[in-house]
Amino acid sequence: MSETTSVSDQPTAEPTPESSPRHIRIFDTTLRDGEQSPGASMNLSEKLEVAAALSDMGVDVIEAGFPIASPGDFEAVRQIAQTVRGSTICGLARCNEKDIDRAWEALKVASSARIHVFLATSAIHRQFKLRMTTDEIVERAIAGVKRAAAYCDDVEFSPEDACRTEHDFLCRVVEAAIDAGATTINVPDTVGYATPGEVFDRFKMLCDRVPNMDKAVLSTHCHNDLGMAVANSMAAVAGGAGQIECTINGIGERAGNAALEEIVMAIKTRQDYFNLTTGIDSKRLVPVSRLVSKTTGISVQRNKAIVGRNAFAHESGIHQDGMLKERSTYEIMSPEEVGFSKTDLVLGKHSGRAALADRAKQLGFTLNGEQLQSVFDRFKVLADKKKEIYDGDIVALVQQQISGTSATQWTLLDYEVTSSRDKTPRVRVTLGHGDQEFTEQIEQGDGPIDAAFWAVEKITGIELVCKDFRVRSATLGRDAIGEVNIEVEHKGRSYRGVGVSTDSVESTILAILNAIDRIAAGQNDPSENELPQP
Ligand SMILES: CC(=O)SCCNC(=O)CCNC(=O)[C@H](O)C(C)(C)COP(=O)(O)OP(=O)(O)OC[C@H]1O[C@@H](n2cnc3c(N)ncnc32)[C@H](O)[C@@H]1OP(=O)(O)O
Ligand SMILES: CC(C)C(=O)C(=O)O
Repeated sequence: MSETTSVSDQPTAEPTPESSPRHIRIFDTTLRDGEQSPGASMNLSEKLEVAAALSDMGVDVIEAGFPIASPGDFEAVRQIAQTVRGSTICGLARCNEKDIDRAWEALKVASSARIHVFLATSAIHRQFKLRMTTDEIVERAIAGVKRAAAYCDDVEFSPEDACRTEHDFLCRVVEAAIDAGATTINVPDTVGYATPGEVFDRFKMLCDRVPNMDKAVLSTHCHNDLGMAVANSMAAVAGGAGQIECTINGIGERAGNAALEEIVMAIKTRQDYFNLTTGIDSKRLVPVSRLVSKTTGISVQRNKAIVGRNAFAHESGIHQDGMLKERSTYEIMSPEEVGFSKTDLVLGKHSGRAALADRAKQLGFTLNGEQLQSVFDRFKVLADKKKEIYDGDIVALVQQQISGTSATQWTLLDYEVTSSRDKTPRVRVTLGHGDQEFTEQIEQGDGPIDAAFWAVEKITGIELVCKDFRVRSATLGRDAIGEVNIEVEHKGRSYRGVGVSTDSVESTILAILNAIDRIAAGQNDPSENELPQP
């Protein structure tokens, strides 16, 4: 498809841009092809739960399994057929009597059932796998479709590996299958080999050349081996397909299938371009994605379109600033539309002042320009050390700012600590005071914290008696900020100090410097002998 070609420009697609959108059937095969992902097997109750969720979301057809595959698959298809209403329930069968009979046995209790019969048609599959001639394939396809049609009037036929099948032969098989009673013709790209242009051409070719094509719905079933499954599915629709087969989270054999959530949101978001609709309630996409991920044990990659954790997360300052001014600058869909609760402006090393001020405000702190700059400077230093900055980190930084904890006289420039079980700790601390730098290296003390005290005392010349020392995690995670609160005595008076860092030695040094600043400023705490409870 060219950039400027819209569905409505295609000879096979009926709607004009002004006409009402064409409805596309969503055929979900999470429980069949999706379950073919190695390690994705689901048990009966899990399958029932997923099927109910798919139906609630508005899926037109649920391929519930391959009944001949195992007694468990049979039972799952049977119980889904028995309990799920609102969607057509489909079962897969090879093109032989026992598969088709078994499929019907499971499906017959459904209020709306479909038998899906498949037989490979490409030269590679004919020669090496099935070892059948073209005539035998056509005969077998006709017999299979007829047997299925004797059971039920909704029969889908798939010429497996259709996208690598010779055009003439594909047309011949498709025409024969429709004559035999197939109501849906699915044209799978079984090995994910086709490109969007080729898929479009193939579907258009079938619409143009198969004389009875109007008697069946064309369907697409694309695999993602080259990462083109969704693009190929959309190209198939432009070429005349009325049904898309897909799976939640794109799971499926090998690299998986076209992802349902991507298809649905492409259709919804680019309605101006495609002029299509589906019956899917898009707000269910994230919950159903999570259900399938939990059930199969296959996690969703963070950057997965639509349902990935980062799909609506913005980290860089320029984007966050744009988002705060007008969300359409960087969002083509709203997170709420797909079932996320909100956009996530993730604070990290690429964030700017606008996002930081916004988050601080949400957390209840309104910072003036000077405060914001100071918090921002320390935020950037912290962000260089931590992958993600949590709300608790921001609270800690802002509180540090508000309580005047930032060292105004003595600043910590560098430190290094070596400690081991049986040896005296070694610490090197470099402090700044005005334009000057002072370094002290000592091997002294009972552990690195004690050694840090000694080093700072030596540099500043201020003797301290530590009366209380508390460390607590101010935030969550292994890389959480540790907040150190100390109470020290100097010349008979008590002073407090607070320091925060992801490194507890650094928090300690910052807390000591904070106390020393208070000593210099005469800010003792005469009335309080106890540190506040965290
Ligand atoms: C493209 C797809 O995703 S197709 C669906 C793939 N899914 C699965 O295969 C999952 C479920 N499969 C199974 O549990 C098993 O493969 C079963 C139960 C279906 C069959 O098991 P077995 O009888 O042991 O056969 P096996 O799997 O080893 O080989 C497949 C046989 O089916 C034949 N076959 C393959 N496709 C078809 C078809 N569409 N119609 C008829 N026969 C077919 C093969 O030629 C082979 O026959 P052969 O043994 O005479 O050579
Ligand atoms: C059974 C068919 C539709 C299939 O799964 C495929 O070709 O990938």
